[in-house]
Formats: sequence, C-alpha cells, structure tokens
Amino acid sequence: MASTITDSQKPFSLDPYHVSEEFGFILPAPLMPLLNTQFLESHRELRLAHLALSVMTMGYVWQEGEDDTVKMLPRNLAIPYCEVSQRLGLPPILTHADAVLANWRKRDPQGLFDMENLELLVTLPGGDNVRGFFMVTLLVELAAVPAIKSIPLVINGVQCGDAETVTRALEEFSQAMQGMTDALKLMHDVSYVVPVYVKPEVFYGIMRIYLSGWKDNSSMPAGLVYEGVQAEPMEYSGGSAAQSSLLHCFDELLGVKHEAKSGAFLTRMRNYMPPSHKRLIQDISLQPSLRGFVQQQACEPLTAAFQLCVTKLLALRSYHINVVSRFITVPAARARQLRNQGNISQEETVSRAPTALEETGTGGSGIMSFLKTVRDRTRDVSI
Ligand code: HEM
Repeated sequence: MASTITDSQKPFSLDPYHVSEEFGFILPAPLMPLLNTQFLESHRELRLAHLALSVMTMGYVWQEGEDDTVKMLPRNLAIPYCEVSQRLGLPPILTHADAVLANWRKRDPQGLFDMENLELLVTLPGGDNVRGFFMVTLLVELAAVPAIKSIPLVINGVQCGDAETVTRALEEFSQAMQGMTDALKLMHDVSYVVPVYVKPEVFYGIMRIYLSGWKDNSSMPAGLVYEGVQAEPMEYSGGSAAQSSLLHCFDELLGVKHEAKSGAFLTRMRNYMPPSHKRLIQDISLQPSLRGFVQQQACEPLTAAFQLCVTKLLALRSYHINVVSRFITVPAARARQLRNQGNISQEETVSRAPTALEETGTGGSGIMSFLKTVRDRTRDVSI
C-alpha cells in the first residue's frame, strides 16, 4: 500500500520561495507593464489618475535638476498619461486642476473643510512647504465660492433689468474677493496653528522646478517626446494659478480687457483648465455687458457695488504681486548675488534653484511686467 507524502516529506525545492535556480534571489525578466486606463470610468477616477501620472512625470523630468534634462518620457508613463489626458481634455502635464483642485482629502470625513482637517493626496519635494503652498491656494479657491455663486445672479439680474438683485450679488462678489485676499495672506502667516507657512527659499530653491514645464523653458528648448504617442516633441507650460478659472471668470464678468501679449498668455492658460470650466468663462464673456448695464442704470448703490468689485479685484492682484516679489524676485536676487560672488553653496537653498526660471514664471510668462499690466488693465474698468 502506497504511503501518502506529507509536506514535510516533499523534496525540498526553491520554487515556492520565488527563488530561481538560474537567477537566485534576482527576479527573472522583470516586467514593465503598461498601465491599462480602460477601467477608469468616472470623472473623479480620471482626475485622480491624471494627478498621479502628473506628479510621477514631473518627478521623472526634473529629478536631476535643470541640466541634462530628459528628452523622452518612457512609454509606460507617456501612453496612459496621454490617454487619461485626452479623455479629460487636459494637457499631459501637471496643472492647477491637478495639484490644487483635485489634490485634497479630509482627515476626518465628518470634519470641516478647513486647514486643520485637510491634507494633500500627493506631494512634491519641499516638505510641509508643499502642503502650505497647495493648501493656501485651495483655500483661495474655497473663499471664492460665494463669488462663483453670485455670477448667475448677476447675469440673470442684468438680463431682466433687476438692478437691486445685481447690486446685492455684486456686494457678495466683492466680499468673496476680500476673503480670497485674506486667504492668500496665509501663505506667509508664520503664526498659523497648522504649518501652512511657505518658506520663500524652499519654494524658490526646491519646489518650483517641479511645477515648471517644457514650453518657453531654456532647459528643455525642444520640449518632451511622449514615447509611443508621437515621435515629435510636445511643448507644455508648467502649473500656475494663472490656470485657475476664478480670475478669468471675474475678468469676463467685469469686462476687463487685457493687452495683446498678456491677454494671449492668459487665453492660452485656459487650455490647461477642465474644458467645462473653460466653457463657463467663454459663456460669461458672451453675456450682455455688466459694466454697460451699470452705466446705463446710473443708480448709485449699483455703481458703488460694481466699483467695489473692481477695487477688491485690484487689491487681490496687487497683493499677489507682493507675494510674487517675496517668493520669486527676492530669492532670485539672492541666488544671482551668490552666483556673482562665485559662492554657489548648496547650503543656501536658493542656490539650488534653476537659473532658467529666474526671469520667467512656471507658466512661462515674463513675471512682473505681465502681472503689472494685468493689474493695470483691471483698473481701466472703473466707473
Ligand atoms: C507663492 C505663491 C505664488 C507665487 C510665487 C505665484 C506666482 C505667479 C506667477 C509667476 C505668475 C505669472 C504667470 C506664470 O508664468 O505662471 C502668476 C500668475 C497668477 N497667479 Fe500666482 N503665485 C502664487 C500664488 C497664487 C495664488 C494662491 C493664487 C490664487 C489662486 C494665484 C493666482 C494667480 C493668477 C490668477 C495669475 C494670473 C495673473 C492674473 O490674473 O492676475 N497665485 N502667479
């Protein structure tokens, strides 16, 4: 009678341990699978995939700094990234819609939508500063919600000639813009309980390169080849809050007309927004002129409410210029000074910043002249 062989009596073999007789502990022929995007169904799933692939791509492209940058994004990243991007109508690069609008979760799901209870889904090099940078920007978006809600009230009020409704809606609108400026101030509020404070030298020296793109960027003059997608390189601007739909909507509502060059840059930034947000901006621009309505009504409270909106938008843009000076102009001057002294010490965080971005924004604009022109054209709509 044959005896049953128990496990302990089986001949000892390496197979069950994933150890190969040919390669030992080495994994034989590791796979490089292509991520399959066909199982992504909902808009939110696609946005999460875009965010994750964007962060991996920015890491891959910029991990070695601005010298000897890569020319090609490998197919394993490029193909799924371009598929997801195409389905969303977003470009295959990190955008404001990824890093800010789709990059948050509540720690306690029942808790408040506030700084203490929010955290990022994915981050970039720069420690707590990255959290502060994206979270403060998210809080600016949040502070703007009452302004967005008042847009249909303004448009419908103008359409039916209801000056009182328009006045009230514009008052809400201007209050929200004040809230946005207050939220922006948190970017350098050292006293805040939870770390939101962003150190200018960390933003400038470490974080900024990971937000930058491959258009109008001298360290990647030819752009980037997305392997397996297209043989020719493609050029895309980096992430910037110029891609936030907020001020685009406000400008269209108030009738702000930008100069050709800055206007062209801002219009191009609309291609970095979710297409439905871009459509909202365009549809606002097609409505009868609010400013014309205010002038025609010649009603004191309405004119005052409109004027307050212009003043608050101007104040927001002026404060933003202040922030940009603190976070870019000042550290850039320090980096230049160190370079001129031949003192490129890695201990000074600003020295690690890419020189290609000294004069230009991550979106590729010539920063200060651009921002000042945009602010000055805002002033032009005053009544
Ligand atoms: C450390 C913080 C920030 C820095 C250094 C910064 C820098 C810049 C730069 C350089 C530009 C020029 C466009 C480009 O090339 O990217 C710009 C544009 C812009 N930024 Fe910021 N930004 C900061 C925070 C924010 C925040 C929190 C918001 C609010 C959502 C914001 C809203 C805008 C807008 C709307 C523009 C387009 C110009 C305009 O419409 O006035 N920025 N920013």
